[in-house]
Amino acid sequence: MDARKEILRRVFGDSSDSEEDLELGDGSESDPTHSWVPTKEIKGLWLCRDFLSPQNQSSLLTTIQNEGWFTEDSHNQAMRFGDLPAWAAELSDSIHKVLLSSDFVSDPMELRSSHDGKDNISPFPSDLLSREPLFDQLILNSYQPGEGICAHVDLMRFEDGIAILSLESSCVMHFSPVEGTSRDFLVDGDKDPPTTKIPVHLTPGSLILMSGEARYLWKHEINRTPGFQKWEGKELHQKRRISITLRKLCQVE
Ligand SMILES: O=C(O)CCC(=O)C(=O)O
Ligand SMILES: [Fe+2]
Repeated sequence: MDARKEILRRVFGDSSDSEEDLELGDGSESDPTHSWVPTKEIKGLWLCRDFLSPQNQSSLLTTIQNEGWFTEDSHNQAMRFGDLPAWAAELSDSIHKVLLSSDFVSDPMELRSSHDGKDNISPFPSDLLSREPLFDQLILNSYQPGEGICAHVDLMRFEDGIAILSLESSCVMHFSPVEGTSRDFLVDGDKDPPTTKIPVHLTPGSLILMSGEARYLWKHEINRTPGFQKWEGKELHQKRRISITLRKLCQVE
């Protein structure tokens, strides 16, 4: 078995000697196992709760562990640019395939016309889906209980279209409009702007996709200070959380 297949086997399980066998689907037909939910308040933010099965999550975690990146609690971030490790390239391919095989873009012909009005109902606009590669930058973050990330918009050196996979611990990510943008219409005269935060529950194995307004006009943050991680009225139990963010670097002219 060659090295790439061996890595795929480790990440996606024993039955995955060939790409056709990946549980994530081969992109050739509509895939009913992945359901994509748009966030009603935020255009361009989509959530797929069941992107990786529990088995695939633990295989992926083992692979990450084998990279030796988070062997100590003080190690909390790893980045790769350009050539991604084989398992990350495979994850990127899987996202691509799942998106192509979803009902939103079941006909690849639709991908060629980017301004056909269908972009609103697809988790990723067609112009992003046709770029090669879909992602070429990887960042892994490891958060101990209580640790999170401050409100930010991802740097402009990255193109539109960002994917974040969550592993190990559930969390609530909050989105707030960037001040001074057209998003301000969300804030009526009675409310203070900072209170407009949209919570999104990220469970292990879930994937979010951000594009357009969600990527440029909304900040995202994770505040894991006790008291801030509430979902449906209950404080979430915190463990270590690992996230995998995939992005595409802007081309330098
Ligand atoms: O850990 C996460 O889910 C978010 C990471 C993030 O927003 C970033 O690295 O820019
Ligand atoms: Fe971010």
